[in-house]
Amino acid sequence: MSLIVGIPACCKEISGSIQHATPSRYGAALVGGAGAHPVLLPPVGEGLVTVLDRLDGLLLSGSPSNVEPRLYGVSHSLTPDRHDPQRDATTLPLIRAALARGLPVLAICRGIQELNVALGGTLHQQVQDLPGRMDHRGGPGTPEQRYRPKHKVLLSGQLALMLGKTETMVNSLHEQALDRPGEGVAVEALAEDGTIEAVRVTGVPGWAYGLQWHPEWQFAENEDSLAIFRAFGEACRAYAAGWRKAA
Ligand SMILES: N[C@@H](CCC(=O)NCCCC(=O)O)C(=O)O
Repeated sequence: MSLIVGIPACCKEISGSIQHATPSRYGAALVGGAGAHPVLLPPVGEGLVTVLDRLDGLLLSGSPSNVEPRLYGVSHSLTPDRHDPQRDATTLPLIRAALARGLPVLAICRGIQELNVALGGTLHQQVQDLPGRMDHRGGPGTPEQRYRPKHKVLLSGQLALMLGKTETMVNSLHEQALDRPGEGVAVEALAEDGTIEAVRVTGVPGWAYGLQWHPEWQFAENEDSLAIFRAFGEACRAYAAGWRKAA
């Protein structure tokens, strides 16, 4: 059974023109880790929810852009030059529709932030400026340096069972983080400074996790990443078997 997983793209200017793009590593992790075929979803707005009928899963990728604070009730943005309104207008309704139908959702970095906002939660805009918090940004350097394991996270709930452990090391490339969890959002990993690092969505029919770190980065060399993408692939396969049987 061929699995199709949608990845909503970012809207960004490349070489002087507006393009729809996402880093290639997300698709590679779907192919190699989840056994699924990726399809890029152009951020064309709420109407895109219609493609969910053709998908077996949804992966929300990371991005240097930030969810606009007005979408979680905050009027002032601390990063007005780093927004992607087309992506926000597409992903938030897409997430709600996907969760409602039980489509498996894996949300990574910006993705966990979109997931939380879509469910009525809020974000910290500059987590490193909060008292007692670490600097979770990737910093300068080569990609290998920026995506190296950075700090410990304490795992709980279903995620701890999935990974077979209660703590692990993760990479970290984010200036924002979850503040108040949204409806049904259960925290399943915390950094030692209290930053939310992973969530599972409860009260929905399907498999739905958000991770603040990047399991897609060199996924084949990391046992946690392999477990996450394999579990996502199994969830997509079970979902596909169900709706195709009904079709
Ligand atoms: N912009 C958000 C989410 C950060 C994120 O998705 N980072 C991955 C890509 C970053 C990069 O490769 O430079 C935040 O900063 O919290």
